[in-house]
Amino acid sequence: MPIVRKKISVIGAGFTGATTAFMLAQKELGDVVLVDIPQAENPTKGKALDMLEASPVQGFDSNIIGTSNYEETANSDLVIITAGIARKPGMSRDDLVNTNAKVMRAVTEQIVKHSPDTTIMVLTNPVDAMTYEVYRTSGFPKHRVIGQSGVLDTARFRTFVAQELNVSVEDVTGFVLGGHGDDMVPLIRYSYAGGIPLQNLIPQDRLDAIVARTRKGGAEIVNLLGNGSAYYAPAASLVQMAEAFLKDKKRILPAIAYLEGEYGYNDLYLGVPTIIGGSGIEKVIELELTNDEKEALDRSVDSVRKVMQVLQG
Ligand SMILES: NC(=O)C1=CN([C@@H]2O[C@H](COP(=O)(O)OP(=O)(O)OC[C@H]3O[C@@H](n4cnc5c(N)ncnc54)[C@H](O)[C@@H]3O)[C@@H](O)[C@H]2O)C=CC1
Ligand SMILES: O=C([O-])CC(=O)C(=O)O
Repeated sequence: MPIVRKKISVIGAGFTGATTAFMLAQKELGDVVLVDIPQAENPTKGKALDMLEASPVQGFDSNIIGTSNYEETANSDLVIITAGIARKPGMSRDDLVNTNAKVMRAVTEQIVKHSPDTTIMVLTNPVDAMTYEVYRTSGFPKHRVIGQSGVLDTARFRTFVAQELNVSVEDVTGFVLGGHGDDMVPLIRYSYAGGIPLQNLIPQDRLDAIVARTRKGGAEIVNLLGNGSAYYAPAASLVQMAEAFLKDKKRILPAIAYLEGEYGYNDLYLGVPTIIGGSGIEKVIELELTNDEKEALDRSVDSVRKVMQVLQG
């Protein structure tokens, strides 16, 4: 059988979309189609061409094109949605809900029309509610619509822990449950450095400070950038999830998954530990939680449901 390259479409060619496209190509995960609105067609083509012209130097053979025409995305193996608006200092992610829900509906209709068998990963905020919106609009089975939050939130947590201990980030594992907001639930009990529980290595007050900084990790970058939100770490997080799917790696990664009874919640997209492989979300891993942890998760779920009510009401 001839080897066929994977085709990955990235919708939204802004900061996160363009960075994701470049990282996907650098890792040769497939050929990339970068899509934005017709008014941004030339800059989108320009970004794609600029990335392609880096390929001889960087040594990758992925093709990258820019377009506003969804016909170019036909039969994508994976579609990543980063389209919409980002927050500015003083805004919460939830302030984006109405504008971005309209964008989700518009782009999802086009994606489904041209790639009815694809899998969709969603980055656009507020991401738990936006992933639900894409699921509802697409009519796809739940395992083929996945949201990104936990890889990024965990990456921030791992960065801060590694700085605190002055050890390699590679040796630190973390665990963040819940919605992608200030109520997210970093689970210290399931977090380690070199296999050693963090509670044995870091005093509780320092751990509390790391958890607090992780919860506000997005806002910390928003306030520093001044005119947008984070994009390098979010793109890297999407690419890790994309790789797990495209290579059927069956990685255990936190992801926003559709829940039907898991953790006691129904009809909800929420950040939970999952197995991501060639079918998309292949399993939601359920953990025993302490009463305090479950209460924290309930609070996070309340916040996600409030945003969803804005859309449904
Ligand atoms: N879930 C997460 O962990 C993260 C989520 N985000 C979210 O990702 C989204 C994108 O962020 P950035 O790339 O920084 O924003 P950006 O403003 O740089 O790029 C967004 C792009 O979407 C395009 N767009 C708008 N409507 C469109 C449509 N109907 N079809 C195609 N393209 C359309 C815009 O023209 C723009 O180029 C934001 O909502 C942001 O909050 C960002 C970082 C992390
Ligand atoms: O904070 C934002 O608006 C973007 C985002 O979700 C993050 O960086 O975690």
